[in-house]
Amino acid sequence: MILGVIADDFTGATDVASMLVRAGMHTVQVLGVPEDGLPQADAVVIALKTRTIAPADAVAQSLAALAALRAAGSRQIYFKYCSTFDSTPQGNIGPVTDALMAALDTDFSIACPAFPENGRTVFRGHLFVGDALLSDSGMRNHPLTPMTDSNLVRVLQAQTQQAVGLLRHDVLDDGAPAVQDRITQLRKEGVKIAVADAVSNDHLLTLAEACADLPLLTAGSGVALGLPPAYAKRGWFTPNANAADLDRLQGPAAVVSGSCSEATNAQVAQWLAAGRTALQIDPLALHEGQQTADGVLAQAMEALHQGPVLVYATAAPESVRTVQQALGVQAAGELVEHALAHIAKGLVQAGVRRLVVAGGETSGAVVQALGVQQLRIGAAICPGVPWTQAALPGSGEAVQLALKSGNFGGVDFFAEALQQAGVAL
Ligand SMILES: Nc1ncnc2c1ncn2[C@@H]1O[C@H](COP(=O)(O)OP(=O)(O)OP(=O)(O)O)[C@@H](O)[C@H]1O
Ligand SMILES: O=C(O)[C@@H](O)C(=O)CO
Repeated sequence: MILGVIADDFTGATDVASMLVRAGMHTVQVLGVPEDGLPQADAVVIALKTRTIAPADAVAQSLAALAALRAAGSRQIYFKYCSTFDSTPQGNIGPVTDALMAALDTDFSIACPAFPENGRTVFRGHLFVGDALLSDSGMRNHPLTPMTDSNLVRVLQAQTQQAVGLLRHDVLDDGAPAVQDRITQLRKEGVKIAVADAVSNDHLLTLAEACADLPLLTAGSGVALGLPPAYAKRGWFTPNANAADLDRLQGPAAVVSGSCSEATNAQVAQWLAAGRTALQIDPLALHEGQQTADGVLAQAMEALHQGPVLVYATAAPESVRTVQQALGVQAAGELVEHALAHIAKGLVQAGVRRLVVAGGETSGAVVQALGVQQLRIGAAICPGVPWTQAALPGSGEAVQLALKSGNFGGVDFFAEALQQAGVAL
């Protein structure tokens, strides 16, 4: 194994895996730390769910993942977090980085959430989402990790005792040797973690080339884009043109959506506008027993005879607020997640072999319900979202899953994903 990745959430793990596969690395994603060892691959991504849990717990889980990756011989470790640097003043980006650096006995790492293809750029240490500073983007209202400061040096410094510095864009413009010189200088100045600018894929390629020998990288998925060429240059592996190949599966297809992000709302609206079959989950009706997950599942199974069906709880912010006020934020989330996971499992039992899932929490719930342990990563549908393939427990039959982060994908994402998997619409 060349690269071992520790990802702090589920769809974020598939995002970084997709970057590696795209550049020719055979990559497998595992869900949590497997008891019976890691699979063979150029890169293994361990998907954790540590973004918003207590820092001590996030540290313990990340160190367990590190131990597994090191035992499997991984040459470099990558801590993957969100491209919007989702965290609180307590963490968990800082505490996990500190713990990984200590365990790896290294005194320097970088921090770079940039993902220019999805509009996330870092300039002079400030994170932009499209044309807006992070603090002016929708992330300022995030329920768990509101991001109200765009200065990442300041944000990260609040989470760590180690000195945080800046690796600026003009150094990146000068190429990898200049970046390495600057890192040497930063180290002399006592900087332990450098927030790295990147406003283009070229910057990411330079950064990866300059940092491919560091024991630890911390980043969004963008930096991973540059690692396979950097490893290939060092003679560590040969890019494989077939790294993204998955089987061609037959059988019905479906979409399950529990994300309420702006992007997913637009994607659901587009599916409806195209006159495609859709069934809506109403959380209040579900709570009161007027709607049941089994009832919706039966309707969905019937609809599958006509073609792909979308089952969605996706709703506009006002409607989500009403539900949350009535049921409580956590209870509402869990009610919907359980219902969607139950429906997704039922659909797969009924023969669905290509399933699109929208939302990180929703994806976690669905994959858990399916009992899937490991995902082979295939071709990207859009930046950050690949098709993946898993074996169903028991039968070992293959099923393909596309797990979409809430904010990713264009308006026609669902149809594009299904068509890419060979589904006729
Ligand atoms: N109509 C609704 N009312 C209240 N809660 C809902 C509704 N629909 C979905 N939810 C809940 O909202 C949460 C959405 O989180 P999820 O992580 O799946 O999507 P996301 O936040 O858009 O994605 P990501 O984490 O990838 O950015 C889930 O807990 C889901 O159950
Ligand atoms: O980096 C991103 O934006 C995504 O992979 C993610 O982590 C969303 O939760």
